[in-house]
Amino acid sequence: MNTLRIAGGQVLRPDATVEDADVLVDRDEGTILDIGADLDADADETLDAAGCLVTPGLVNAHCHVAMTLLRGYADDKPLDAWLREDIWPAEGALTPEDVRAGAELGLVEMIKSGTTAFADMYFHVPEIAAAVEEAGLRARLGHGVVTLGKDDADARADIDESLDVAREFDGAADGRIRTAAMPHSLTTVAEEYLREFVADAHDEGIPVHYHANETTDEVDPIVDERGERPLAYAKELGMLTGDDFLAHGVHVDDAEIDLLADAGTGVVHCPASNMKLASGMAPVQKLLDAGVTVGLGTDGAASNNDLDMFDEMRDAAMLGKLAADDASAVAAPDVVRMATAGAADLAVVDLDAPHLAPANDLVSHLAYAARGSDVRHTVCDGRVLMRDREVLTLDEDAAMARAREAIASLRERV
Ligand SMILES: CSC[C@H]1O[C@@H](n2cnc3c(O)ncnc32)[C@H](O)[C@@H]1O
Ligand SMILES: [Zn+2]
Repeated sequence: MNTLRIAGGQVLRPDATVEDADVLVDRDEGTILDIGADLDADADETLDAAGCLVTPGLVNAHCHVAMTLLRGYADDKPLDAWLREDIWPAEGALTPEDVRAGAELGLVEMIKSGTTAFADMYFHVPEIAAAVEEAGLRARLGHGVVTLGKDDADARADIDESLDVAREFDGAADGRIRTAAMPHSLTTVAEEYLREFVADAHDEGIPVHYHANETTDEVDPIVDERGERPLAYAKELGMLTGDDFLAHGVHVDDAEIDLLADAGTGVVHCPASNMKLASGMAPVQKLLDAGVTVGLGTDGAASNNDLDMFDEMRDAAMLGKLAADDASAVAAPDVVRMATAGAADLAVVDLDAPHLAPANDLVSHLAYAARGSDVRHTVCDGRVLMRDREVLTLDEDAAMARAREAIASLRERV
């Protein structure tokens, strides 16, 4: 058997307890064989974890990874103006090569900050899949559909592309890539298309991921035109099932929270994006209390402006308390669970830093004090993606250079 030993550190258990232990990984299967004292000194490869905390890899459950190219391109505007005035015109000029460059830069950033799995909605998905294959992470990828402003033929072509991408790439990269059908939102895809798109996806067992209830500007027109809340509309369209997951869920009322809990639909909370675009404060503690599965996402780097899930944990805890007007809401173990639940991989966090001393409570440190740059090693599917802060699967300098070139050329075109 081909094994990897992570030796001499402390290990965060799923029940949020911490113990001194080694971790032994089957490199072929990508599974954890054992956690305990003094494991197999003859392992094929050893990572030193002395003074470190071994945690599950972080899961970024809503992202647009290639938007690293647009980091700092347009800031300090609300969602609608930001998308229409700046982001969509720029995205209209992005080539497949640009998206590949942005994706590689984002993947380097993720690996460096301990993220091992992410969900992504964008276009030119084959380029993103190729970058994920090379980088070694896990991803759930989808082509985002917008029908607003398109004629019928173009709208249908966009939907067909989303379904084709979901079929073609599911199981790619040795099973590390899974897919979803991704209508952009309940307002940017017209009802007639949503109804068919979602039914076709579900008929083939493809889950659906979309933005919902992000801003009042998005919620109010649905309520005005239909006389019902957005998630009641989503339920009618068949978009609230246990396999589906939506991003944001900022402006949800109690009845909508019950709909989510009853359906088992997941919500990806994106606190940094919600604060930056002034979208609002999601009622995360209420969602948790109702039994809704809540994950964490960065959204794109243009509305965040980084892909650091440690930032996201801290933001989620802080904003969750403010939203609930309760300092005990969205506590450290809650955000660590949101960022790591279901993770199959590992991040090794170096605790030897002034901002992490003294080690009173390591779960608290993960949620409130650690930074992406504290990650020393990243392991996904049994493979070491970063060792001693050196990314092994992608060329970090080349990724930065390509992204700089891509944005310089884009600026000339737009
Ligand atoms: C059609 S591909 C995905 C699409 O989503 C845009 N986007 C980025 N961030 C957000 C957000 O917070 N809400 C809604 N849409 C967003 C991205 O720029 C792409 O155009
Ligand atoms: Zn988004």
